[in-house]
Amino acid sequence: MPSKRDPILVADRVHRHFAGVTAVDVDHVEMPRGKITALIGPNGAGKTTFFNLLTGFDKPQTGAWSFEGKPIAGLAPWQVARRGMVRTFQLTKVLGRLTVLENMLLGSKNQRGERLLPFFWRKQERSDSARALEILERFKLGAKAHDYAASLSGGQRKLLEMARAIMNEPSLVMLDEPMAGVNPALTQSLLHHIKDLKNQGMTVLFVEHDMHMVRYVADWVIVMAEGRIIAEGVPGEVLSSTAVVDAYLGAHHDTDLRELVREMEA
Ligand SMILES: Nc1ncnc2c1ncn2[C@@H]1O[C@H](COP(=O)(O)OP(=O)(O)OP(=O)(O)O)[C@@H](O)[C@H]1O
Repeated sequence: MPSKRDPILVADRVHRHFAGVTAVDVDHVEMPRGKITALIGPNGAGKTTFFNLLTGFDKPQTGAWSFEGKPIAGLAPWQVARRGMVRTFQLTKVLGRLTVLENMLLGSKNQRGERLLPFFWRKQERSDSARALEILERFKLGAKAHDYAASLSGGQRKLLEMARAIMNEPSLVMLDEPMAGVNPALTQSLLHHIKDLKNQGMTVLFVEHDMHMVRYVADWVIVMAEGRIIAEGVPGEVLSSTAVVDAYLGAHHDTDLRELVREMEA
């Protein structure tokens, strides 16, 4: 796979199997800095497992990877997050019994108040709250700051998770199926926020099945099938490549890829 000029993340020989099933078998991959990269592939291709491995939520049998030039394999998820690489989940991990604002504050790296003197702690808390409210406004969730997160719609929870992910000013944001379960009314807003992350200087890596969204928002596409990376490139080329279409259709995946290719050819 091609080298990038200044990749933010580089992974080598990452292998994860579960009881004889190979989930991830990535020989080498580099994530371009400052771009929006889509990680696509049929169901069971290993995308979520790869996310879990890179962010410390799972451990591979072999593999090494570095973020911002420093090795991070073996670090716990919170250590990975503290270095500036954060992720969201396919099923959101928003806590329904906490308010929207409290959920935001959980995403703050300053959640070590007990180690600080009360005065500094309160000051810190105030500045965290101010930042959280400012981000919530941006995500149009400001009016909901004091509501329980359980009262949010599925799409609003996705927005909240994304908002929480950027509390610590990460340099890489990894989104696992940001569009899944989001009603059409919120789709545009989510797309806008993803593009906005890039405009603010962050690198974005996202897993997505909606190929229209991939084509619309991604600068670069990486394709996984059966644990391996089988193609990468700009969306227009990758999405119409025979190998990619075959990987999807061969997996009998219910995809809109064929329709998209037809549209692109028209
Ligand atoms: N904890 C686990 N135990 C056993 N097998 C697993 C586990 N996690 C993943 N797998 C298997 O690893 C393979 C890759 O799964 P993974 O969920 O990473 O794929 P995916 O590309 O994210 O799929 P989807 O698009 O459907 O979310 C699948 O065969 C899956 O059944």
